[in-house]
Amino acid sequence: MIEFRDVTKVYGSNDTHALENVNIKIEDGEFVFIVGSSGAGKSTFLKLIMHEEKPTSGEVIVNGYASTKMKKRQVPYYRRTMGIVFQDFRIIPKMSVYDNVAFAMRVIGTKEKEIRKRVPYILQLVGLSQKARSMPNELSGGEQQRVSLARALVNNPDLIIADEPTGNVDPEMSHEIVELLTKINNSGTTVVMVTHEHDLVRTFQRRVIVIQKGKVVSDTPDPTFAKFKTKETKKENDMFYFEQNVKNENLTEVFEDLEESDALNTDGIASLAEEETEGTVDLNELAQGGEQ
Ligand SMILES: Nc1ncnc2c1ncn2[C@@H]1O[C@H](COP(=O)(O)OP(=O)(O)OP(=O)(O)O)[C@@H](O)[C@H]1O
Repeated sequence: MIEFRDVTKVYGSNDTHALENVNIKIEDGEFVFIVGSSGAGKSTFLKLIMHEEKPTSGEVIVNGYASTKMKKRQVPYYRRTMGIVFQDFRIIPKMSVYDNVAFAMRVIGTKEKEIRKRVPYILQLVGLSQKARSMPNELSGGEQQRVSLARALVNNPDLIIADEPTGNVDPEMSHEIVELLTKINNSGTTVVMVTHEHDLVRTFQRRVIVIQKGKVVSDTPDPTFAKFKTKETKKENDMFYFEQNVKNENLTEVFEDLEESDALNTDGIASLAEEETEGTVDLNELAQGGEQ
């Protein structure tokens, strides 16, 4: 679980209040979109989760690790529990697709035998089996982002943090990437994704947290609330205007309702695996560590 307890983040260099008094809970197995205009504080929100930045006041607790108590030497171990995907891919140009993904396993000391089993499986999962030997400069933007996603997934994280993962790919590929994230989420992995793309938020109806000027101005835990007032995207900020804003409702109650209605599908691996009778994705195996 991710919990922000009255978190304020002020960047000392320019006294910018990037986040102010944020209180948020994200339960295990959720898929959450974080939206808001440029400079609103979205990346800061993710950096606090990753422990790349520390709160100025308040506390961020992720899977039992509290920001106020975490020791520097614990941070690398803590980050291993999450897979991180960035807008600019951040793959290593001099390594092949295979080695880029294998690298994430090598740095944590995984045995080569296991790497040789796991990497082809993950490349198959993201549809890049045919590109294993390619170098990054031989790939399209969408393919590079899928390498980045494969690298984020290969160590079987509990949590995927994605900072505008579709920012540099075309709309069709954006859709495919979020679809892939949805499947990963259905196997139990929590996904927190920052996006500017209204169409994705409209299409994949999930919890939407809106941050504006450092404050959470809207939170729609039930995806059915994430309906926009207008059918068309008319203005830059139209995702701020929902038909219903449940920000002030008791979120605990909402979550209880969600659990009862099975909307938080944390136990969906078996049913998903049954659905995947064709194609390359077998999330049952992913959840079990990629044994084939
Ligand atoms: N390291 C930093 N030092 C000083 N100010 C910073 C730093 N990082 C971010 N800020 C400021 O904090 C505010 C929030 O930035 P943040 O990057 O979290 O916004 P964002 O919502 O992710 O924006 P964008 O959509 O443009 O990426 C901005 O005013 C930004 O200029």
